[in-house]
Amino acid sequence: MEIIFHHPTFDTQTWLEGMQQQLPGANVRQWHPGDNQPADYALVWHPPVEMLSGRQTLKGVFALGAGVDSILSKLQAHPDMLPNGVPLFRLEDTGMALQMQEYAVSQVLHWFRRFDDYQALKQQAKWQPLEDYRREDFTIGVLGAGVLGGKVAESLAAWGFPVRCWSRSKKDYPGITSFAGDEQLSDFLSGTRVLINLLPNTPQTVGIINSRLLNQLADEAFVMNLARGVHLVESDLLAALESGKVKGAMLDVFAQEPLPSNSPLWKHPRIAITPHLAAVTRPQEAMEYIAKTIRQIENGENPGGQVSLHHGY
Ligand SMILES: NC(=O)C1=CN([C@@H]2O[C@H](COP(=O)(O)OP(=O)(O)OC[C@H]3O[C@@H](n4cnc5c(N)ncnc54)[C@H](OP(=O)(O)O)[C@@H]3O)[C@@H](O)[C@H]2O)C=CC1
Ligand SMILES: O=C(O)C(=O)CO
Repeated sequence: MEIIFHHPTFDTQTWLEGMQQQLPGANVRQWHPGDNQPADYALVWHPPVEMLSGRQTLKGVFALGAGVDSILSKLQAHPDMLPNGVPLFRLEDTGMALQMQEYAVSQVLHWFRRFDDYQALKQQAKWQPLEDYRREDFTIGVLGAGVLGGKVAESLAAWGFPVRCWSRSKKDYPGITSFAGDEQLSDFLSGTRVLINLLPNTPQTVGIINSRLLNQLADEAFVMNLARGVHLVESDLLAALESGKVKGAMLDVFAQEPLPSNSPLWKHPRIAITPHLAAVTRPQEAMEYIAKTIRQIENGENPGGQVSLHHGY
């Protein structure tokens, strides 16, 4: 079995050796321009078009992350990049759900215990106990209830918050109210105090967090964007912070990354920023997952994690 690998930033040696250990019979190599030797599987992130195009013998392409928007947008520009019928897989969880849970729970508790207000009071050397927030006024709404959104919702429900989620199809997660489809988006938003975004980037979800959506949230809402920068209309968020409709935001992802140094988001006192690291690919878990999927394909089984090119995620 021949496996080719390309990632612009990951440590290639770790992956070549790690995959070799996972699949001892395989020959795993780094792909270089001009290499058109046979390959059964490709492990990629931001792949050059020529790495994949024309490879009719591929049995699977693995995106080395959860989101496949960058691959799919390249595919739109170069439809022959993924030969017809070759399945595209992505990482499902592989250690990312726990990271997302850590990120979301810590920030929700930060807002719930009003640490943002106490930080502002500290700047003024003010000793001033504030009224507690009540859990019943702190409904959390998770946009996107898939592998990561579902786990984030579960972890927040375990802290006793009212939690709801929104997805394309209805969910049956214990203790979480599920809303599905565009027709239920307004009901989902109404009363949501903390909005957490874990949607994929698709034509239907670009710009979804805009003024119209923000105005439907509860007053003094909080917004956490953990998915993709293009989901959020940054100027609409700034306007909602200005008007007081939104009290605070935590952003991990941005329309332009790295976030330009002159972006007004950097200086805003009620916006917290992290540099796209809410959940990163954990090599060991990812390699185990990919190897398991390859074994399933080789055994003629139908593995999970296949991207729907039709739905775009
Ligand atoms: N900041 C970071 O470090 C990271 C960010 N991410 C981002 O998180 C995203 C989510 O990952 P993951 O949970 O694995 O993805 P999934 O595909 O498992 O979940 C996506 C969810 O979004 C829902 N959804 C998709 N389109 C729509 C729509 N038009 N209307 C309503 N709901 C919709 C899906 O609904 P249904 O269940 O019905 O299909 C599903 O519940 C990734 O695409 C990526 O962009 C991922 C990893 C790290
Ligand atoms: O896996 C993804 O989609 C990511 O955004 C990783 O940072």
